[in-house]
Amino acid sequence: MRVVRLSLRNFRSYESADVELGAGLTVVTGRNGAGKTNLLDALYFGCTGRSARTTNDRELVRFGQKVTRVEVETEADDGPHRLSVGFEAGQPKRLTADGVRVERLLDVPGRPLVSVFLPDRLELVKGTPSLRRAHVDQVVAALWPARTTTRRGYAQALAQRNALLTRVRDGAVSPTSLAAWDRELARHGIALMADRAAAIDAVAERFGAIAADLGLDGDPRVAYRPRSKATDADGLVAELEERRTSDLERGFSGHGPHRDDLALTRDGRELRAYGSQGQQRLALLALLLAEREAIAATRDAVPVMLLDDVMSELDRERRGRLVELLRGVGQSVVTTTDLEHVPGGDGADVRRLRVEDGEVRADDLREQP
Ligand SMILES: Nc1ncnc2c1ncn2[C@@H]1O[C@H](COP(=O)(O)OP(=O)(O)OP(=O)(O)O)[C@@H](O)[C@H]1O
Repeated sequence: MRVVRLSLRNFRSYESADVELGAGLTVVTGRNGAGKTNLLDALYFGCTGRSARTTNDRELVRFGQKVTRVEVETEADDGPHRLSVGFEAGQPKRLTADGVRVERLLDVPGRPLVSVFLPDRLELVKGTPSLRRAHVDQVVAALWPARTTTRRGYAQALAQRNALLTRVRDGAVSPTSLAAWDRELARHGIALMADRAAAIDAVAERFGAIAADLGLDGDPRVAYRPRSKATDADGLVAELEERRTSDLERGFSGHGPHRDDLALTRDGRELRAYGSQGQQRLALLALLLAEREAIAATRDAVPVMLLDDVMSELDRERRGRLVELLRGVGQSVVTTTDLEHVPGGDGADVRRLRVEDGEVRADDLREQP
């Protein structure tokens, strides 16, 4: 499956654009502020129904307009498909797959997977554990779509147990009723921990190799850091029982996989706390590339990689390595202010697009003087 075309109307800085993507690497060039990131975000929006930059969809509508609309055409083994997202302030978002309305694009079978590297995404390395947990769960979903039910089951059991904790604390029900929910939470919790561990297991070795390849020294590693030490449901039940008094005082469950984290380290130290901005960027890039490789090895799907302005911060050698990695498999779209920053960017197998004056044009080097 590959993304063939992106069409947009009144999306951010664009009145309209109709863009054909390359089968492999697509390079988008343009000056600062030209609209390169907006183009990547439009592609992300068209594939997922969400922006990669904002949770406020109103920001996506071109100034002075009411409605934005993005369409993505894909080509799969069974033929062409079309996804569309329409948004108008105050209205429910209108999502369609092959012309049929859907609730969520994320649930559409065979929809393109996308992985995006934007400067804001450094928060994944630097920010709170909740961002990393959500990310690991997305990787689980991308690797094994059927396992999304595990996380949902855990979230429901957690909400039920928390509700019960406050009722027990208030004396409305007997503490003995908690035992059943401890078991339920533990059952889902152990399954969720197993999924997360398996996902990171599939990514970890690749991460080390790619990070080193991109020049991140100091034995870079990624590791799953579960809060619980339990190896089975009985063990997790025992841990929950130990903490029951403090849980009752607080009125919520303080222990379990909803407190897990993911550790990105160099020489055993967390990049979150000790890494330079450059090291954090390389680690994030390596993580996304490692996940992409793991997904490609597990499923018949390679996420489309969207990389915003990643080249300017790499030296020539690392740029070369990154381009090699990107050219290896699947589709990727890279933005840059300068085509010179993409080694091999002038190659015949690279699709070049230029953003200028609010428009996107195919950048055919042969036509240039
Ligand atoms: N809703 C909107 N309507 C119209 N223009 C918008 C909207 N949102 C953002 N813009 C404009 O989009 C431009 C920024 O585009 P974008 O971030 O894609 O640039 P870029 O090419 O990635 O730049 P850089 O190289 O500096 O990262 C700004 O000029 C901004 O005013």
